[in-house]
Amino acid sequence: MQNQYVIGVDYGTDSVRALVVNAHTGAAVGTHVFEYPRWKKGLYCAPEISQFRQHPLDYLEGLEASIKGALAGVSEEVCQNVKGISVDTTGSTPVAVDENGTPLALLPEFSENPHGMFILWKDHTGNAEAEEINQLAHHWDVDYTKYVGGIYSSEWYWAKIMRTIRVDSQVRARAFSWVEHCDWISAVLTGDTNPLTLKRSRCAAGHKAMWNEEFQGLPSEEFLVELEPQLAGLRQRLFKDTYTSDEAMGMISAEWATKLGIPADVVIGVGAFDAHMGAVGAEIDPYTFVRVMGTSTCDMIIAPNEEIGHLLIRGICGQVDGSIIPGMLGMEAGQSAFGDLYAWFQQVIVEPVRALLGEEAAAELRKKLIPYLSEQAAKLPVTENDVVALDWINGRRTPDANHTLKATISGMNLSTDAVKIFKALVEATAFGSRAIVDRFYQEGVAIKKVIGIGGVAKKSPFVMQTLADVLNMPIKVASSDQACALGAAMCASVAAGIHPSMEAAQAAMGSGFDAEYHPNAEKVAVYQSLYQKYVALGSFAEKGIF
Ligand SMILES: Nc1ncnc2c1ncn2[C@@H]1O[C@H](COP(=O)(O)OP(=O)(O)O)[C@@H](O)[C@H]1O
Ligand SMILES: O=C(CO)[C@@H](O)[C@@H](O)COP(=O)(O)O
Repeated sequence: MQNQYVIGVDYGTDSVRALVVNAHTGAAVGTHVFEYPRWKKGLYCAPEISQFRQHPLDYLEGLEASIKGALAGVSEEVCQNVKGISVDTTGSTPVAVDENGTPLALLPEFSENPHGMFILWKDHTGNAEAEEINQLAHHWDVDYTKYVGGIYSSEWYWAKIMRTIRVDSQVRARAFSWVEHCDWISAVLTGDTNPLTLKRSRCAAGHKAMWNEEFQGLPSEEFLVELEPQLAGLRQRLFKDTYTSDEAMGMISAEWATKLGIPADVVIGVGAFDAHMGAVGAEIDPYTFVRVMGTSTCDMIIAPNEEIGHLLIRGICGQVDGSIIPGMLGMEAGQSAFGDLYAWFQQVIVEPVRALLGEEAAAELRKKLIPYLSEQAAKLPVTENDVVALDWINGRRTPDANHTLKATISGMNLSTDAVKIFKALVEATAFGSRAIVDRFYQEGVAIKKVIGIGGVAKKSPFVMQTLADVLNMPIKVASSDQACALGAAMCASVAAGIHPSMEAAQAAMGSGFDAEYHPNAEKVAVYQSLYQKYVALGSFAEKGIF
């Protein structure tokens, strides 16, 4: 049975990719990437207030185009032997839906209303609501934040729901339920989006919606109503049970099977977040720290429940039984901006060029700028007097979520140029990573090895070397360019019954590693002291000086 195939669909921040994989060897036989057209134009977003919305049509068009594109170059035999599809998405990226599970922005009256669209993970319009959740949870009988690091974040489900129903009474009146992106797309493929019965992801629910078996599900109705009276009644239209990604959500609908040209008995797996499926794709095993390094970072660790389950790890993005590998405690941390900090600096430089010299010059500069700055920055010595920056350009996700914090660049003089600033920004992202690693250690979670995946891990030896030097740890990079999609394909193979467990799927389908960065002893020592400056600068900034 060597001719069974599975498809992993990975929805990132800017684009969705589909990967067709041989379920026995892990060989990728087809792939296609689709960029969200409305998002690319900046529609429905307002970065100045941290509002980032995505239209469901971007996702639906992307679902069809990415899978069809990935199947376009493969034989009919491959198409006829597709057995399963699993989907990962960013998160927490929820949307208000009607009784049928249709996102409100797909209804004519809400088609241009950002509040009826998906609220992207990096939308921080719910900062005040997150703070209210924290205040109440910390004084309630049971602290519902205890399994999400003790601090609820504005990137998550409840803060986004509260904010939306407060600012838009029409959406509030029409919203029957709220569904995460990974749950909705998986349900769409089955043709049954009923919000009362669709299988909700354990990963999304546990890390972002304060779902836990100990609470018999979501936070209680009393808690939610105390938080916001307009939440009354919503809880019973959400969910009680959750499912891990080795399980099937259902069978593909006849409509989607025909549209994609694949068999009618393809199994659709339960969805999860990109980073979590990415960790599966990167062959995560206990105490390996998998970093998904792109626009943001998501840092994933698993450990046996019996070894770590008794700890309550402070300041991370949650500890959830089975969120990555069933039977293991999945832990998540991360940085809200990683590559986004470099992208911001690129934009600072490119935008005046575009305004003064036109699109063509700007496009050329955009292509060459980060590689050039990286090459030059790698040649600079590292000294204790270097510029030091904070990486909190989109707030701080971990340790201790606080999305009101801002970035800073300090210690400049007249010799400070773009290369030196870029070097400081890269170091700031590495220092932010070090703070996360330190927190895991402080909380009693060991890290035995580090694996990088994602765009930055693949594209930037400079960033990866800096990270190895700052962490003083070797870092391996997974071979697959699409580890998240590969992880989704592994999940699909288990949901479809081809492999008995995630571990078996990883062993059969893993892509291995193609680069390893080792710490440079000389730089390690200087970075120890620059890191102390980063910590001092951070505590200064946290006092609200900036
Ligand atoms: N050569 C490079 N060096 C460092 N960062 C880069 C480079 N090229 C792109 N990036 C960063 O990669 C990020 C995108 O990462 P990617 O993994 O492709 O996307 P996503 O996070 O949306 O899945 C951007 O923030 C960009 O700044
Ligand atoms: O926060 C999570 C998962 O919990 C991610 O979906 C989010 O950081 C998006 O990641 P990328 O866009 O892939 O960098």
